[in-house]
Amino acid sequence: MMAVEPKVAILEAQQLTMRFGGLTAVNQVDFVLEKGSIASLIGPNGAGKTTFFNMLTGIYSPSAGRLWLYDRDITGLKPDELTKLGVARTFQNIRLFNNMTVLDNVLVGMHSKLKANLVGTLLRPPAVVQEEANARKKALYWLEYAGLAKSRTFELAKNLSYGEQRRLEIARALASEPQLLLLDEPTAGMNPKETGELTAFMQQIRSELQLTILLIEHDMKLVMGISDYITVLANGKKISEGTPNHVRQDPLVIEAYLGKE
Ligand SMILES: Nc1ncnc2c1ncn2[C@@H]1O[C@H](COP(=O)(O)OP(=O)(O)OP(=O)(O)O)[C@@H](O)[C@H]1O
Repeated sequence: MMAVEPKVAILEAQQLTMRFGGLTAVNQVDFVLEKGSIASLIGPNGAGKTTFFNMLTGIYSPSAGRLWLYDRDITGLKPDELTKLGVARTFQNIRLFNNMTVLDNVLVGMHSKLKANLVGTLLRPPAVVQEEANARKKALYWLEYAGLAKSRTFELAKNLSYGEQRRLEIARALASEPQLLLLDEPTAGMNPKETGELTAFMQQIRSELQLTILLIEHDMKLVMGISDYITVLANGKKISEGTPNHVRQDPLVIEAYLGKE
């Protein structure tokens, strides 16, 4: 008989809330993300998806509610603290250092894991030189892993195609050796071929790296095809969750997308 793996929650939100003045962008959302899953967050424009991501990654400190990474309370931690704990993300509007090389963009993303401090960086004792060499080797590894051609290593980020920039963002996130990867609209602006390749890549990294992936995505075909679990937000509230089949047929979801007749 096959052993059944017990389900483990890697991330949990309890009554998570974000207010901006009088507007409640995310309203008392309970959320559980199963370790090893690919899950999606969907909902109409302005539903609160990016705000939810911004709380998970420490960009915003929640107005109310709590966040847990395994059994550790991570509510209100800063982005670099969360990176160290294994949470990495990409952004809806690609955030690369345009005038830095491809390689340097990845190295910058790794700095929170490096031990060398400013003095060490200036005096460059052998241990620091060794650490830098290791970091560079790792960065090159992740660039290749994410499918960026070797010939692009010293190109400026701004000279990459859109699809390559998305891959560079993912390489940078992977170089921080995350357990949880949050992707905010990773296929926005991609053509169908690039979207198909990225979908396959997400499945590959989940199985090879034992990553858990949470997506915000508007491409419903992709979402329905790749997700183990989907959470639907509308006007800041969770209105539905479950398997793609469940969510697809939920009248509340259909109404939120199509509007009341
Ligand atoms: N920093 C902010 N200050 C004030 N209001 C904000 C801020 N960030 C988001 N909002 C508002 O919160 C609501 C949710 O926005 P959010 O960007 O999270 O939605 P979304 O679901 O990601 O939308 P989209 O699919 O269009 O990206 C919107 O009404 C937005 O205008």
